Amino acid sequence: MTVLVTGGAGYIGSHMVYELLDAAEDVVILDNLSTGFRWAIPERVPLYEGDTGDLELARSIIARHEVDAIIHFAASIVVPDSVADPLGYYRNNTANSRTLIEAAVSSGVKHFIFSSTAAVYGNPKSVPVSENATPDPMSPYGSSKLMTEIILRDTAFAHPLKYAVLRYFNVAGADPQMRTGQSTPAATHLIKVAVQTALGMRKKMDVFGTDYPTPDGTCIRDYIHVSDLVRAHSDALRYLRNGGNSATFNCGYGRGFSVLEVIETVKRISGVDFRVEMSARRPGDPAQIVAASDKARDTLHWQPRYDDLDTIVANALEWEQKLRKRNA
Ligand SMILES: NC(=O)c1ccc[n+]([C@@H]2O[C@H](COP(=O)([O-])OP(=O)(O)OC[C@H]3O[C@@H](n4cnc5c(N)ncnc54)[C@H](O)[C@@H]3O)[C@@H](O)[C@H]2O)c1
Ligand SMILES: O=c1ccn([C@@H]2O[C@H](COP(=O)(O)OP(=O)(O)O[C@H]3O[C@H](CO)[C@@H](O)[C@H](O)[C@H]3O)[C@@H](O)[C@H]2O)c(=O)[nH]1
Repeated sequence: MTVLVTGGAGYIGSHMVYELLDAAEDVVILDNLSTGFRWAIPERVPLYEGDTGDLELARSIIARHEVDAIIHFAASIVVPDSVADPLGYYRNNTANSRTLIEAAVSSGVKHFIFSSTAAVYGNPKSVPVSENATPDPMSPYGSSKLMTEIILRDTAFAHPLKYAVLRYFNVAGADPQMRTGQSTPAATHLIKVAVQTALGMRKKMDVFGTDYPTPDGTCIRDYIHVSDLVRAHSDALRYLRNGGNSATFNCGYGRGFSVLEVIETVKRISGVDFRVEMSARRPGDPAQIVAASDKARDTLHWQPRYDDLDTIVANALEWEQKLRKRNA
């Protein structure tokens, strides 16, 4: 039994590869290296440099490695880019996922885990938001992921494929053993940007919007440590292999932090009082989004180990320092 990880050379996918290797699973990776890195994964893991939209390639990997489960991370992930290039996002996130699902079904793969996103909820009417809330994405990125969720649901109804859809909230931090981390140079994520500013890699950073209906006026998000996130995938894999039914799970801790709280934490942990400017709202940002996470805890027996913003920031900071030395 081998697990095929698409997007395994990317930020979250590379953490998944290490998590699977730590559990003595056989792993194979399909990644086109558009945003991922060969060096992010150990050399002993087979990497097929190719596209999830290549049906024959996916089929041949599945056959050659006797793949029983696919964990599908490969995607385009920048929300504003999806607004500028919706067709590109629907191709990569929806059409290519459809092809991969076809490869899975036609090759007899029984288990499929899909990286979805809290962006499918849009601006939720109430928080914490549960999996039963009606999805209402605010961007082509969110819509492209929701469409794949629907393709999976309908396919699993017609074929012997069981899936787990995992809707990630705000993923941050790095492997506590520092084997991998978030390495995309132009990342836009808050914790990465704040850490880079603390390290002097940016002169200053902006707070996008201070007039939201939240206690300090800045947006609230549920930040989940990447190692806890990939552990939820292992739990989902075990659940599916044990005969669990197809289901959708939020992946967040159920606790929100404002942008200002995150920045204060980065300043405290780094010991650097870097420059922060109050700026206009960034289009498309929901004011507040926090996960109801009971379903993953109850059904998958998911037990987070790093539910602590200080730890997330400390790991992100340590990784950024390591990355800077590596790229120097
Ligand atoms: N980072 C977050 O906060 C976050 C939040 C919610 C959901 N997600 C989802 O998690 C998944 C992984 O995100 P990430 O942050 O690791 O991004 P990433 O850009 O670091 O990783 C994506 C990987 O997929 C590869 N890839 C992209 N398109 C491909 C294709 N067509 N064929 C083969 N490989 C392809 C890239 O080269 C890269 O290695 C994505 O599906 C994303 O939508 C991420
Ligand atoms: O320099 C910055 C960067 C971000 N923010 C704010 O920080 C918050 C978090 O932003 P960011 O880290 O970019 O994450 P989100 O926009 O919440 O989106 C992330 O989390 C979503 C799930 O909630 C995923 O779907 C997306 O892929 C992922 O980028 C938002 O209010 C931003 O406006 C700033 O104020 N300044």
